[in-house]
Amino acid sequence: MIPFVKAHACGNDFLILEESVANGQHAALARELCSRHYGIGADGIEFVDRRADGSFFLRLFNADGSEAELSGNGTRCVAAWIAYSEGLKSTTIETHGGVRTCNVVECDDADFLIETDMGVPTIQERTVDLHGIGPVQGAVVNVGNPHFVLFTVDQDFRTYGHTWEALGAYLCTHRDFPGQTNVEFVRIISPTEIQFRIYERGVGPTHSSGTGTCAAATAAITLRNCARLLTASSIGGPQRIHWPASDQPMRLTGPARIVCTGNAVSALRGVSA
Ligand SMILES: N[C@@H](CCC[C@H](N)C(=O)O)C(=O)O
Repeated sequence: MIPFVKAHACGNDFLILEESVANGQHAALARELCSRHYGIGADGIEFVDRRADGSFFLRLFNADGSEAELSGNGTRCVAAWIAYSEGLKSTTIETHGGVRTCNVVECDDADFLIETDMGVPTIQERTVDLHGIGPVQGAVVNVGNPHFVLFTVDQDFRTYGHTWEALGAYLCTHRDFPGQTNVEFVRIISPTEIQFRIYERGVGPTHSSGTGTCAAATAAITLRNCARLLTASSIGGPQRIHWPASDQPMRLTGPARIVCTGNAVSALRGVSA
């Protein structure tokens, strides 16, 4: 049996497993347990490695088994679990995408509001040539993991004659992004409010993304003159961004909820607690 925790942040859902149960089978476990029909169902698994000195290292595997550098929402879910189960209100977590510090702002039983230092994002405008569509203008943003951000004025986030889901799938696996990319479609509502949709690498269309929120905000602030304190909403709800200056870390504040704990039965050999 594999003990797990399920948590979500704005509907971007994660399983949290101890690194010690994985036995090197992280990718296969992610594919098995994240399956919506044959598993527990989640966008990814956060494997928590507890080090001897009390620090944490997180490895994130997407639902398709690919490993990502980090997740903003997933890291927040893990911080919520550590606060819920161990009472720690401030947690510093290392990931392959950098160190992230999470501070609990509010909590009510299993519901948390958490602010995370998301590091300093980088942005570069980029045109991608899509076969049959033509040049698509956007920006490459790195928030510890890779994103391609496009702007749209359409209510349904359609652009270049396609739905965001279809264009997201094209762009995610385009040859210009050999390691694939997350894709955000952003609408500017006002200087302090943006809306976006996320096509996540290794997952597909989903309800929210923490790094996606940061990437969308980075593009809106840098390229559309939005305010440095803004609200970014996706299908799963709003998150708050504060980016004091371009060379300073971006801060992301959003909810996380512990959904349940349980024991999974895996068909994989050698995987158990
Ligand atoms: N939803 C996450 C991002 C998860 C990683 C992403 N799929 C990738 O492969 O980079 C978030 O909240 O940041």
